[in-house]
Amino acid sequence: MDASQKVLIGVIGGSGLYHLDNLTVVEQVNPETPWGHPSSPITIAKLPSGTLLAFLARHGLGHTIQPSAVPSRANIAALKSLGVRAIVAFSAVGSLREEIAPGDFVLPTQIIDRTKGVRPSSFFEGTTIVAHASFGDPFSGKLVKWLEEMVGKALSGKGVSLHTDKCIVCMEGPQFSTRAESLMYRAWGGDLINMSVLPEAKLAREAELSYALIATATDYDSWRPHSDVVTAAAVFKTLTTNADTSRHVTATILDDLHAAAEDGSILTEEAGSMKFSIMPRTQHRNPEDRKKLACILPEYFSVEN
Ligand SMILES: CSC[C@H]1O[C@H](OP(=O)(O)O)[C@H](O)[C@@H]1O
Ligand SMILES: Nc1ncnc2[nH]cnc12
Repeated sequence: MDASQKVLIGVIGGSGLYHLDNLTVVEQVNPETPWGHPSSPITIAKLPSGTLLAFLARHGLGHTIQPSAVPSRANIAALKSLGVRAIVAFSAVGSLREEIAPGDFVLPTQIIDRTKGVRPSSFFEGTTIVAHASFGDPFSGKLVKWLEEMVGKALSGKGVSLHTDKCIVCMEGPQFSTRAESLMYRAWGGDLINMSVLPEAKLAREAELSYALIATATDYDSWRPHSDVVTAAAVFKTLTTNADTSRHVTATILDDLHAAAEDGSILTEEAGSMKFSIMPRTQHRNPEDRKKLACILPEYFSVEN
């Protein structure tokens, strides 16, 4: 790989999306981070224009990793170690709203956490350094706005609707929700449900990376009184079409996204956001912990700082 070329954009593929189209593979890397190896080797590839990107399959290339066991810390740390600054993550989701039909694409702006505390969800966990990242707006506002326009354009004429400004519930799984839970999430204001956006989005924030989710609806979950509850078979029916549409979207937007990341127009919010999140008394304590955290936040934890 030409060292002058930067890999600024990372794409995380979810269920059904294990590769992208129209790419020339440059190399596959499997970096060991202080949090282990990523879910799968990361493909560094070139778009036809020569723009580089990094692609990672969240559940592994053979979909062997359960949602609760996805090594999200290693995934985010590995992408950051490659120079990635903005992540576009794809996810197959259930719809909690009639107007969001299977096959539709959605850009959520809020998350309700219904994971059960079994997923390591902070890079600071297990260290002596205490930090509290802001997460009130869990996705990168500028990146989401940018995607709203560009994904909207990419989908026009494709017969696929794009919904924006929605709230996604992240549940533990692997079983789907009960009808009662599904109704409760609607009453809470949830519009979508998946098992994967957390802790991924939290970790991207701690690593000061821009992060947005392109949610692809596969089913109506289990809230509709006169319909069958969601089954894996129902999800699989829509996964392939959604993955094809996702590949069309990435092929259409990634060059422009790289350019927007390079000129800084979508990256201004997260860079520097952890500076005042680290409790000052803990920051200088333990050299081993500092070394570990330097892998995601070199600005604050490298030896010179
Ligand atoms: C295959 S249905 C449940 C599974 O699908 C979603 O995965 P991903 O977000 O990686 O596309 C959902 O979050 C569950 O993990
Ligand atoms: N109904 C659902 N619940 C949780 N995760 C999902 N992924 C796709 N459909 C889902």
